[in-house]
Amino acid sequence: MIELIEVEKTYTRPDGGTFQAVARTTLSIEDGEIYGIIGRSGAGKSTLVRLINLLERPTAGRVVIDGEDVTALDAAGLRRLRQRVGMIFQHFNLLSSKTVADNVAFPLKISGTRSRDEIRKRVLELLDRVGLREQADKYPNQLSGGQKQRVGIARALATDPKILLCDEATSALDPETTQSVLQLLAEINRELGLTIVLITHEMDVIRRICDKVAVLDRGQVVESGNAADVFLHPQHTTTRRFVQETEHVDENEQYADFAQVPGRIVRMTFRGESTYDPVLVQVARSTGMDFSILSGRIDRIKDTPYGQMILALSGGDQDAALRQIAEFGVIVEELRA
Ligand SMILES: Nc1ncnc2c1ncn2[C@@H]1O[C@H](COP(=O)(O)OP(=O)(O)OP(=O)(O)O)[C@@H](O)[C@H]1O
Repeated sequence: MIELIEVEKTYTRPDGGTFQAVARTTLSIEDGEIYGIIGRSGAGKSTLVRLINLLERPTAGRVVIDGEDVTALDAAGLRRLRQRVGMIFQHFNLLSSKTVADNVAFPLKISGTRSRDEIRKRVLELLDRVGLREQADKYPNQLSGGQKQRVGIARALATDPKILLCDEATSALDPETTQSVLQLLAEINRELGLTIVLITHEMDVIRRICDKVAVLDRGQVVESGNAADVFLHPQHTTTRRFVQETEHVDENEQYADFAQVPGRIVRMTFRGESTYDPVLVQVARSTGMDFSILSGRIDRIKDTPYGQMILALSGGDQDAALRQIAEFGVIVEELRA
């Protein structure tokens, strides 16, 4: 659905200096996916996502949307593109002098293809979808942050886009409201088959709803792939830091604590339905191995349950135990032999 082919973006500053915000990047996003791009402030996330709808023109490379090269579109072509690619923003960008219904109607009015009655009907449908029909005649400043973002979502969906871009869409919201907006995005993705690209600086947002993720660091994609793979087995230091933050773990502190524990230390990652199987206890019983749990977590990455724990092993036939555990599809990593 979206292909960025060797895109680059270099800004020219007023003093004539240049700054490369996005280094040569190739990304492919499939139809119907929720694709997250995570990075720190200044990593180039906004620039990268704005290259998709050509709010920023790439300095090099090509952007292909649904099979069409859109890189060199003229103004009319860009208007058509933006009807196929909706966008929502961190600070909602609503028109404060217009009602909720008029904000949602705005893209329909400028596209000029529907009658007043058709627009009214469509607006009410959209407000129903985001749970705001009762608020149709209110003004944005009478709404909460979460409601404002729902208006933003309804407005972005007005022209029936195939793609929804979300630029830090939950960053201005409290955790509970974030949750409900993410649920709404997941529902829209499921029910309308919309492809969603979201950028965030929070791994938790990725963990809740993304199928795939790309980690951006100083304009470069340093790691990308299936969200569960990247989250459970982060390779790059930047990714590892994001994961540790969301799990509230400091790897250095944790390793310092392990120094006080005797024996072999391993990390086990259970994924999918095996998460709920009593694998560990069964194997420990049959091999005479003892273990103590130093840390552990059972949770979900989107729809995949997982468990990850760090264990200290003692006694019994540990090699046989670890072999048997691995045969159940559990990934075993030795942290200290
Ligand atoms: N129009 C511009 N001219 C010059 N430099 C720019 C321009 N827009 C962005 N930059 C610079 O490009 C870099 C990447 O910016 P971008 O907004 O894409 O990052 P980001 O990851 O979205 O960060 P944030 O979350 O803080 O917005 C930053 O260093 C920024 O200062």
